[in-house]
Amino acid sequence: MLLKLDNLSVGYGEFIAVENLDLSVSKGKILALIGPNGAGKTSTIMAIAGHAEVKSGRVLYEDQDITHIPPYERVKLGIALAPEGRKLFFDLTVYENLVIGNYIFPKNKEKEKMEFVFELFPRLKERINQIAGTLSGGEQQMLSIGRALMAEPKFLMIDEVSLGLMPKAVSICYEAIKKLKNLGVTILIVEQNTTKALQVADHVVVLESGRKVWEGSREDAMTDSSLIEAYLGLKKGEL
Ligand SMILES: Nc1ncnc2c1ncn2[C@@H]1O[C@H](COP(=O)(O)OP(=O)(O)OP(=O)(O)O)[C@@H](O)[C@H]1O
Repeated sequence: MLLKLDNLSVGYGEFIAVENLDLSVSKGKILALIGPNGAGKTSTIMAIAGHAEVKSGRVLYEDQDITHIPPYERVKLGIALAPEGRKLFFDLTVYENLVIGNYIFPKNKEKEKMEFVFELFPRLKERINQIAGTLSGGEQQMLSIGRALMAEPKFLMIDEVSLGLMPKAVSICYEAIKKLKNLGVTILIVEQNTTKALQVADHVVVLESGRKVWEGSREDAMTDSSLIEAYLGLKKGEL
C-alpha cells in the first residue's frame, strides 16, 4: 500500500464531511473516487494533501503517519494534487505556473521536469508564454496536472479530471493518466464522468454523504448492476 486512510473523519467546524473512512491505494495503481455532489470526495483528497481538518483517524503514506504534517512536507514526500477548479495563478503565464510548481524543489532540475510536462502535454509548450486565465478549460486542466508533476510525485491526485472539458481535452488528460501509470505513478482520481473513470481505474470507491457505500475492482464495478444503476445512473451493458 502506498496510501492508507484509517478510520478518517474530516470536517469543517461542527460539520462532518467524511466519516470513518477506510481506504487504501496500492502502489502503481489507479483509484477512482466517485459519488454524488457533496459526498465528500474533495474533502477526502484535501485531507490527504493536508488542506482539510482531520477530526479523527489517520493518513498513512508509505507506512508513515502523515496526518498532522504540513502540506509542503507532504509534497516533498511525493504527494501532489491537481485541485478542483484548477486553482492556477490565472494572471501568470504557463511557464510561471510551472515554475511555481517547482518552488520548494531545487532549481537545477526545473528545466528537465518542465520538458517532461511538455512531452506529456505538447499544447502547453506551444502556449508557454500565454496567461493561464486565457487558456481553454482543457489547457488549464493540463497546466494544473503539469504543475503537480513539477513535484515529481509518486502519488498524484486529480480532482474532477473531466469536469467542464471538451471530449478531446478529456482524452488528452486520460492518455496522460495512463502514461503516468505506466511510469509507475500511483494515482487517485475524483471523477463525475464515471464511465471514463472506469476505463482507467484499477479500484473504485463510492462515497455518499461522507461514507463509503461501495468498493471493489473495476471488474466488480462493471458487473454489479445495483451499483451501476444506483450510483452511475446507467443500465448494465451501457458502460
Ligand atoms: N470549506 C468548507 N466549509 C464548510 N463545509 C464544506 C467546505 N467544503 C466542503 N464542505 C461541505 O462538505 C461536504 C462534502 O463536500 P465535498 O466538496 O468534499 O464533496 P464532493 O464529493 O467533492 O462534492 P462535489 O462533487 O460537489 O465537489 C458538502 O456538504 C460541502 O458543503
